[in-house]
Amino acid sequence: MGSVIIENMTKQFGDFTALHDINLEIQEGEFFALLGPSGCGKTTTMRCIAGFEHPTSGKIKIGEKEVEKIPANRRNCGMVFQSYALFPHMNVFDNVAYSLNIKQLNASNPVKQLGIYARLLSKRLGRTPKDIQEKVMKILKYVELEQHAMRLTSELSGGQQQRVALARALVMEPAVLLMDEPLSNLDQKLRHSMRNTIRTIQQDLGITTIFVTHDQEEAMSMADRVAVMDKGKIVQIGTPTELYSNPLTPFIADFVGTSNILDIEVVDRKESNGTTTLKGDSFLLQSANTIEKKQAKAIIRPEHIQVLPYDTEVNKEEVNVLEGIVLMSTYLGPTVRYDMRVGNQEIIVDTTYSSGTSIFEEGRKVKLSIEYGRVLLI
Ligand SMILES: Nc1ncnc2c1ncn2[C@@H]1O[C@H](COP(=O)(O)OP(=O)(O)OP(=O)(O)O)[C@@H](O)[C@H]1O
Repeated sequence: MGSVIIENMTKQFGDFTALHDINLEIQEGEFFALLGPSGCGKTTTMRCIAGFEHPTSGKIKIGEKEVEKIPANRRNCGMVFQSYALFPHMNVFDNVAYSLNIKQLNASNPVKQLGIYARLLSKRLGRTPKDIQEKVMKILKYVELEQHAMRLTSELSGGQQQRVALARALVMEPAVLLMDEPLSNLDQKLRHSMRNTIRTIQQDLGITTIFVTHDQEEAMSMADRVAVMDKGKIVQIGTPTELYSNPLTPFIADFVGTSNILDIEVVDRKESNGTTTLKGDSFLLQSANTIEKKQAKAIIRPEHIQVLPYDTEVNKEEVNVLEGIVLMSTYLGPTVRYDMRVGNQEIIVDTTYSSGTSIFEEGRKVKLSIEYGRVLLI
């Protein structure tokens, strides 16, 4: 029912092509993130699904239905935006009940008593007030706001307001939930707890969810699968682990997590042990990967580099050993991040920190060890 399929979708604004040949297949019940830098086309993709924009060409299917000719209000999509767009003069209950296509009766006279509003408005809908009350209160319970049903939304915190916005979208029982940067207005701590709230509710309800974000950590921690977009195109689709461990392009390696991206030349391939020898501007590396190109990029994640005291004897059978100098160390609690110089190259190294571990001070010479298998070539 709630699957979303996009085929060869292109969107032009005048001469400008905002979306180039987008293809997506989002499964029913999936939590799917559209991730990419500002202006890459995430919101436009979302707006085309919702029906607020019309693709220049291509097809969109929600469930079994092609939706081109179906107006936005009949596509059965629930929407949550960065700006909550709540009615500040209405209480929480009424904001959510309003979503059930109930028109507000008198904006200057907020009805604060639970049920009155619902009773009046249910006449229009032909539903019993109890139906509406039950429906709204059930959703408010989900988002842990039932205690605040009678409060004006203007009296709520940002996180609570965002939960009202979520409740308002969910009360419609949409086939698909579309969320566009819903957490951007919240502070760091709230964002973390809202991630969990949204993910838990999404899993409980099994609702197909498309989540737009430019924050890779948000996408990676919440989504079942992520589509990374750049300049109006989808560059890779995969699970968070697939994207992290197997980025297809340097753009993805850089955008998804932190990477050291080194320009290298392939100088030798050893069939016997399956290693490739790479030459950088001031170092040699071995990789367990192979690549056809001569000029390529070596991708090394910061946590895949081990920092050792300079006088450590290292067995070079399976690891690259490079010499480095600590430029800067940053203590981040569970980890220490080093900026290192290796020849002419600066690289980032993340090491785990536990009490008693010593931190290599700036200016110190160290050895860096990297397993061959951790040097990815693209
Ligand atoms: N109505 C419009 N008219 C003309 N150009 C538009 C219109 N809407 C979007 N665009 C352009 O299309 C491109 C994609 O915009 P979109 O809002 O989809 O990007 P985004 O990835 O959601 O960015 P952000 O993260 O900044 O919101 C941008 O270059 C934008 O300027």
